[in-house]
Amino acid sequence: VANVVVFGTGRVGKSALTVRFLTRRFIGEYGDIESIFSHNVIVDGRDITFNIWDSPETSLYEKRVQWADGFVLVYSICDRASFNAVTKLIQFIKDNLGMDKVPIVIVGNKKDLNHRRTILSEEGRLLAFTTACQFYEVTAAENYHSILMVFHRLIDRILASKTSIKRPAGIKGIVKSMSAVFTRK
Ligand SMILES: Nc1nc2c(ncn2[C@@H]2O[C@H](COP(=O)(O)OP(=O)(O)OP(=O)(O)O)[C@@H](O)[C@H]2O)c(=O)[nH]1
Repeated sequence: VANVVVFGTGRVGKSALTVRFLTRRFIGEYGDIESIFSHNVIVDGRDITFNIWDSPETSLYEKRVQWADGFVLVYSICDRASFNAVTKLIQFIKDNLGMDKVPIVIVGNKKDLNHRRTILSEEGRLLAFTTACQFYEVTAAENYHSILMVFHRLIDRILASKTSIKRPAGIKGIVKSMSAVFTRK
């Protein structure tokens, strides 16, 4: 099972992206729905259940960060504020999860609106490079394949991070696992 949170400011195409992945379809308007979707895919012969939490930007940030195994952070290539928000989100996630290797894919959406572009591809790529995240530019409105790539890349990272958890834990990790033991019912 992989829990995935899709974050981003309003109207960048979070729902479009999620629905595209789940159904292969594009639906123009979705409204402000708060939803968790479940979806099964086979990756490298393994049956993976994706739980995807897609919701309006402001709600339950901390709760969702704790719940997630990985993140899709979406901005619109025509919206500078949405890009700045992704930068802040990365910091927020890393502050909260207290580790470097959080599986995160940064997605610049609305690539079809290239004539209105205000964020260069290079800026997205540089952000990803400096924060050790993955990066894609996509058009949720048109392209299923690239959206599939986003989620597959994320699942690869999640599976890799889950199998490497047994590394020597460091003091933070030890405190965490001890408190997990003591709070278990
Ligand atoms: N041109 C273009 N429009 C898109 C694309 N993806 C989404 N849109 C449009 O952008 C608007 C917002 O899409 P949503 O998927 O509702 O965005 P959201 O991020 O879930 O929005 P909130 O629910 O408000 O947070 C809609 O009018 C979509 O039709 C895209 O790839 N290209």
